[in-house]
Amino acid sequence: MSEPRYILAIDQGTTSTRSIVFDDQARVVATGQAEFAQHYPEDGWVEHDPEDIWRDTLATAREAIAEAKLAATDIAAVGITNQRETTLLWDRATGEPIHRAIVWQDRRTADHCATLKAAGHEVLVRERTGLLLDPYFSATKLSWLLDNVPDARARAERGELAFGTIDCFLLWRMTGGRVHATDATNASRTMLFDIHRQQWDADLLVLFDIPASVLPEVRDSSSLFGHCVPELFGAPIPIAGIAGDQQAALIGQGCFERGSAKATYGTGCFMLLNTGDKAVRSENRLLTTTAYRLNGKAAYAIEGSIFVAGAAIKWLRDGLGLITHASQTDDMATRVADNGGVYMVPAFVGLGAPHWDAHARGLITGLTLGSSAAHVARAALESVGYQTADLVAAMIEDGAARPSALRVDGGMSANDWLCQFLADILEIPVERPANLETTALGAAFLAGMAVGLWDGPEAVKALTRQDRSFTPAGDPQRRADLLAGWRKALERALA
Ligand SMILES: Nc1ncnc2c1ncn2[C@@H]1O[C@H](COP(=O)(O)OP(=O)(O)O)[C@@H](O)[C@H]1O
Ligand SMILES: O=P(O)(O)OC[C@H](O)CO
Repeated sequence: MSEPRYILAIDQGTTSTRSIVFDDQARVVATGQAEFAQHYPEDGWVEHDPEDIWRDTLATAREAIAEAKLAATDIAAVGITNQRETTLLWDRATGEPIHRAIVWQDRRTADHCATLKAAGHEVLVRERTGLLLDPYFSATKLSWLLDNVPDARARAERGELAFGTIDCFLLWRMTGGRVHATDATNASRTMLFDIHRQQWDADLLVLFDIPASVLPEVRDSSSLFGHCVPELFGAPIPIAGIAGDQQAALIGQGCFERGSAKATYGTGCFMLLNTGDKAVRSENRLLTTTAYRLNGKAAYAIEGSIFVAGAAIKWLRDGLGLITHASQTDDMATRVADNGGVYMVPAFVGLGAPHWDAHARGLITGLTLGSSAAHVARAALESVGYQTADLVAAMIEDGAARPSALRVDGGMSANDWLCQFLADILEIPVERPANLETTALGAAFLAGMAVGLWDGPEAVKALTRQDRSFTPAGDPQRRADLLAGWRKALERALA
């Protein structure tokens, strides 16, 4: 029998679950996808039903294997990538979660965070975890579960409960409750993990009142985590790669060198810049995080997020009725010679990094009777470029190396005009891969490296293919003028 040469990647995201089978040349062979329900039990609360997630994981994985016309024995390994920070607590004996998952977007612990911040604890959190003391991360969500689900704390103290992010829960279920582990990238987003020493932090466990008994073991992102119980797919396929979705995209884009960077443009944008073995500390409220951990060695990244990227284009369509399809913005932006002095600051939900202004609100400035729908569309696309430029400037100010190129992915990266504008405004080449499924590909790379399908980072990097590279053009004065115009508009939007 020949060696299995395919990898199954599971990408469990915030709104959908995808399973993709890749061949040994990193080509997509088959895909299964399912969207699942979002629960908003109260204002600012967001929950997922873990049984939906488990059901869709199995169904999409089986669908992808069947569509690829493969047997489980053809799959060399499974890789898992996931929405990060989302928090679960389950019963070790039954595998039943004691509550729905609290999603990363959930703000119910804002007061808890504010209290800890007021007491001066943010310094410790920043130093150990590289994060901000914010409800975004798992720690206060976990302590909420312990304090609000009847009996939870007592049961946790007795060692009956297990905590995990989505990767960890899926691993537990796939191994039939045999393995309680996560990888270093996911652990880095819990606000309980010391990213420098790469271990759970005793002081933070005290600060957030978390019993150590609930914690999973933390392993390298590319390593043998366990085997699927054979009943799931028909063979005990090894689970050999795990990473949070933004880190997985970094890996899927082949960003293994210091100074390499990726930005994913979907609803919002997550940008990660690889800083190598140096954990760069941000003075601009960017996040420092583990990019991946291979052979016991952690690589770090500095991360910035923009809340509104593609959502601005969606608003042109659904809010203004200016377009019927997002891709029309490409032609509209091309049609006008310049932005005609029109700027959009898409602060619909405040502004993220590096401005961090929750009360900022959106605006369009510079309108004249000569302004057209095309100018507004162009201003929306340009705003994504300016926000990215602000992130890159903050990263460099923090001492990170200037990115050698920006690798883009996500739905919005299909827009050629935007990619060229990004190259011009950042003054760095923008590269778009042929396969935009970089997140799943990153999980596949991690799994494939662990089982010897691929030799290591150099080998997987050689498998990434570019669709197009956008070279910076345009004159420096024009760029300076555009950035000055953006800054003026930005100042008006800040609260
Ligand atoms: N050609 C395009 N030009 C501009 N924006 C686009 C284009 N195609 C998609 N988008 C935007 O990208 C977003 C969808 O990207 P996707 O990666 O699927 O997002 P998410 O994973 O966050 O749901 C939408 O907000 C849409 O408006
Ligand atoms: O599931 P996504 O793609 O929205 O990503 C969510 C991020 O991991 C949150 O930190």
